[in-house]
Amino acid sequence: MTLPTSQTVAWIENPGSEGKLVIRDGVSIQQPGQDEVLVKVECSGICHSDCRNVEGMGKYEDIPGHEGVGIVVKLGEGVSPDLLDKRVGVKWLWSACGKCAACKKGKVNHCPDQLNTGRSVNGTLQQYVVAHASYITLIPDGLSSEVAAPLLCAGLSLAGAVSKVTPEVQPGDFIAIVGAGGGLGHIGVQIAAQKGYKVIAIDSGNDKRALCKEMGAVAFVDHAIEDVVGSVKALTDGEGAHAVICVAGVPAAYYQAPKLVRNDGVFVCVGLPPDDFMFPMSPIEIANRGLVIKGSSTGTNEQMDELLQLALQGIITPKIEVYEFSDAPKIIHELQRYEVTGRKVVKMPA
Ligand SMILES: NC(=O)c1ccc[n+]([C@@H]2O[C@H](COP(=O)([O-])OP(=O)(O)OC[C@H]3O[C@@H](n4cnc5c(N)ncnc54)[C@H](O)[C@@H]3O)[C@@H](O)[C@H]2O)c1
Ligand SMILES: [Zn+2]
Ligand SMILES: [Zn+2]
Repeated sequence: MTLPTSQTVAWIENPGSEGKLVIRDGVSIQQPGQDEVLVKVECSGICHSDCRNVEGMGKYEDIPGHEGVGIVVKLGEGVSPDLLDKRVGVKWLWSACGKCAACKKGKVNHCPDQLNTGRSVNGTLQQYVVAHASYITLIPDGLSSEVAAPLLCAGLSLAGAVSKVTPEVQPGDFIAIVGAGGGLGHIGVQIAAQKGYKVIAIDSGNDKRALCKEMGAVAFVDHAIEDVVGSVKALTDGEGAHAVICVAGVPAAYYQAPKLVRNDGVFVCVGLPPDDFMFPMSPIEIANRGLVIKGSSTGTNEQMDELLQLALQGIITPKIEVYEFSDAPKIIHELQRYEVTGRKVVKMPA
């Protein structure tokens, strides 16, 4: 197959408070190096972390996107020929060192020397993306690319986060998910409910309420119109949830969410607030209440494979809406205003 030399991409202009995503034609296609492949992207989910790139938080590349599904069209040196023509997922974890303590335990998602798609290298909101051959994910036949896309970051991140509530919290216990109606949250509700936890979903609006209930939440609390702390306490015999997973990357959510967890419970940080925001809790309170505070970033390769199999069996069913690639800038604005229910996925131009 003869490949083109230039392509259409989504490009970040003026990253920062004036930053915006623009569709740009005629951008050159990168070539795969040693141990790398070139993937022709079919579709990509758009994650709230892509908004961080646009807003200039952290150090990012020009092209965001890290929920891409496509076909391997070219191999770099040292890559097995078996990968050619395979349908694969390109995830946030572009590569890990393979040598550190976290990597040796299989916890590649917490490798200190990892590279990230859309952060350290250009991302999946382009027609052709270069990926590391060892860190792409084979997409099982029978699972559509559009459904697989949000599993690669949103789904995997909540598979990782829900796994972090153990060993302290057990099936039958309450998990409150803050930001439950968005991309990550709604899949998290389903994963946690499938594992037997009683999920209290916290978000706002009737669409998100309906989606969280459909995903298996036992209750929904609307943070825009209800007393969140009082409602969660009332649902949990006055104690608070056994675990809280804070998915909303919003300071207001991080101020409120620790009040929802019972003493001796687990708090998992997932949502990414502005870079200068610090966890707003006194060590004295953490000590006195015996809280277990954990962090979670994406998930392991095993969790990825397990999640894809659950989706193939129809047990995990992300709610997606599919749009044209030219809609990507609009979707970024909608995410910035917290208007997206579930996940929006864009199809790349052929
Ligand atoms: N740690 C990780 O593994 C990881 C991975 C991917 C994304 N992220 C981060 O997770 C966050 C969520 O990403 P997403 O793509 O699901 O975003 P999203 O915009 O789809 O969902 C966020 C949800 O939070 C809700 N929300 C906002 N303020 C709230 C509040 N005060 N209380 C309760 N809910 C509130 C919004 O209504 C929205 O539904 C972002 O900060 C993103 O950068 C973290
Ligand atoms: Zn993401
Ligand atoms: Zn490592």
